[in-house]
Amino acid sequence: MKEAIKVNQLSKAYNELPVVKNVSISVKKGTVFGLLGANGAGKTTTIECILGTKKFDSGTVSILGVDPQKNRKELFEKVGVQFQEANYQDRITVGELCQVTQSLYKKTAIYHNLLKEFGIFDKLKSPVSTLSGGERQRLFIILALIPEPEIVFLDELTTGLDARARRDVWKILSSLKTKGLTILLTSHFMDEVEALCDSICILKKGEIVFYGTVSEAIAQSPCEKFEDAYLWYTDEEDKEYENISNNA
Ligand SMILES: Nc1ncnc2c1ncn2[C@@H]1O[C@H](COP(=O)(O)OP(=O)(O)OP(=O)(O)O)[C@@H](O)[C@H]1O
Repeated sequence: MKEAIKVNQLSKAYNELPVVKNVSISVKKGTVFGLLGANGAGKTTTIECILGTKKFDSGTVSILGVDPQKNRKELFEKVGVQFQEANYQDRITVGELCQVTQSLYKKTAIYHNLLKEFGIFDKLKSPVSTLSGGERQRLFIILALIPEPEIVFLDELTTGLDARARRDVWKILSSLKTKGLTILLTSHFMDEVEALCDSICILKKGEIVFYGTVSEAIAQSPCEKFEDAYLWYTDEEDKEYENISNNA
């Protein structure tokens, strides 16, 4: 199986403070890769460096065999990105925003179908600014999928979605994966990671503390459940105990 994303020894500092340290990852085509870690662990910075939207200090990155900083145009049609905050006109409607996005690409998905699949077709004529947080989140996933990308980057995939919507998103992504889509996602929900990810990497203060599959993460920890193992790797559990005892 070929590699869709290859990152080698990536490092990045802000004002000389390192936030991504020698991160190496490899994502095979048609698989789902989860980049995990606590708030501030360096996930978004890593994604921005991979996409070439942020300069990094050292290391190499290739997406579909090319350097994203040098071949931005070539990758534009093949890579979808879910933005947390998108810039759009105040009064623009859902349908108009989808249309504008569609006009940027040569080959596109039928956005009416995506809006239906994601359960927000009834919002077609609503201004984006009136959508609820979860509806907007779904719209941003749709915008990332409009170019029918080969790879999609989804940062905080289902943050703000209710339980039903989360399950629906998982189902849609799983079916896109079977059609060959490669997905790199970040998530704070370990049930989601278990349901979707073929492999994962856990970052702690910018460093990889675990790399492998969910089952390997459990096996290499003293825990039985993945969420406990994740907390064990990131030491969040210790902090939680500290807080509980401090509050006692
Ligand atoms: N532009 C910036 N200038 C300075 N420091 C920054 C900048 N952007 C991010 N940081 C810092 O870099 C670290 C990593 O941030 P990043 O956003 O990559 O983390 P994250 O893992 O995506 O977190 P979260 O789960 O909260 O989204 C944090 O300590 C953050 O405060």
